[in-house]
Amino acid sequence: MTEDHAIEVRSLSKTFGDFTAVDNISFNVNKKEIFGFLGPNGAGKSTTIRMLCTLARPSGGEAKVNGYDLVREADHVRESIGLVSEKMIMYEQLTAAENLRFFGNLYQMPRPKLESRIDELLGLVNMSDWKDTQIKKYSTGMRQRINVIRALLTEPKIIFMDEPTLGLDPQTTLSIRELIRGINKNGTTVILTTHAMIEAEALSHRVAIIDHGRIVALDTPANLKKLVKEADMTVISARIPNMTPAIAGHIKALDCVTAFDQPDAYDIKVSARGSEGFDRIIDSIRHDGGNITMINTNEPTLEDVFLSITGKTMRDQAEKPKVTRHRGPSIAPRPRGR
Ligand SMILES: Nc1ncnc2c1ncn2[C@@H]1O[C@H](COP(=O)(O)OP(=O)(O)OP(=O)(O)O)[C@@H](O)[C@H]1O
Repeated sequence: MTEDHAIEVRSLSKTFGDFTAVDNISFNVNKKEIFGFLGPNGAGKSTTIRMLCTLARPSGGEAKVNGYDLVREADHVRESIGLVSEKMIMYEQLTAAENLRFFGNLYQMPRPKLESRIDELLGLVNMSDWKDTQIKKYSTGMRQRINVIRALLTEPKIIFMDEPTLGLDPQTTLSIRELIRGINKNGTTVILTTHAMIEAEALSHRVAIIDHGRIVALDTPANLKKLVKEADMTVISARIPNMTPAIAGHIKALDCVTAFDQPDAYDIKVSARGSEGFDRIIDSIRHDGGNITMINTNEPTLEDVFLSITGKTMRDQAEKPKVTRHRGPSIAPRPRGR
């Protein structure tokens, strides 16, 4: 394990019966970075986090967390990390301070240290005035702030956050993201799972895109987006008020088109390869009698990166059978066949 790495993962896998949830992944997390795991529902993000937090035993491979072997030194791993789980574990009848004391005692924190840490952390999230108020009187955002600081009680060097803003309103989401940035600025390594592209991009220094249990790309958000550009890909959005299945079908059939998404009845988003891609798509739409009321070429987003690599949108993965397809060489190593 090198000095710069907070985490080293080698060929880590997790199977449930015949099903492989995490498939032979390897990566490093640098000290003091925010490392994002981005992928659709069921991609294997939570299972990976659960293994790295010692909550699930790997089926294969190995990992070091804070220099400790995940399996042989599981107790040391546990002592050196914090976990913000999607599910908040908090006692409604207890106050914030009582909840935090309860968890601090589980870690056998000395009382004076615990009390000063509780005050410090409540101050960090601007909730000192709520210290002695029962959790049941808190808003969801306030609860999540307590949930986050609970994981910071023991001053862990690494904090894992599984979908930390899931289900929160936009304003609370922003405040939790700000909190995560602050925690990281104080020197804590943050590992974050999310299926929100914007969140991965806004927070992470590097992002691992995970699909079907495999890491299909890993780099800074800027470099990931460059992949799309360097592959001579253009991402085109268009609005066609008289959209028909034939128009869509003919665009998909163009050999320059590598991915096609139709988020609603009139709007399409197409990834095309080569300098003529844009013109050929317009020609195809016009040939089929389509009226184009808006057309843009977009700066690629992480969604486009996912689309370009897997040929699917994250939404397709999560909600419905594949409606897009991928042809031609991809911009990054293709995931191996399942
Ligand atoms: N205990 C388990 N037994 C069987 N299958 C499981 C178990 N835990 C997870 N899985 C399966 O493993 C796959 C990966 O799940 P995981 O929760 O890691 O995905 P995820 O990327 O975190 O997505 P989500 O955001 O939906 O939780 C899913 O298909 C899930 O159904």
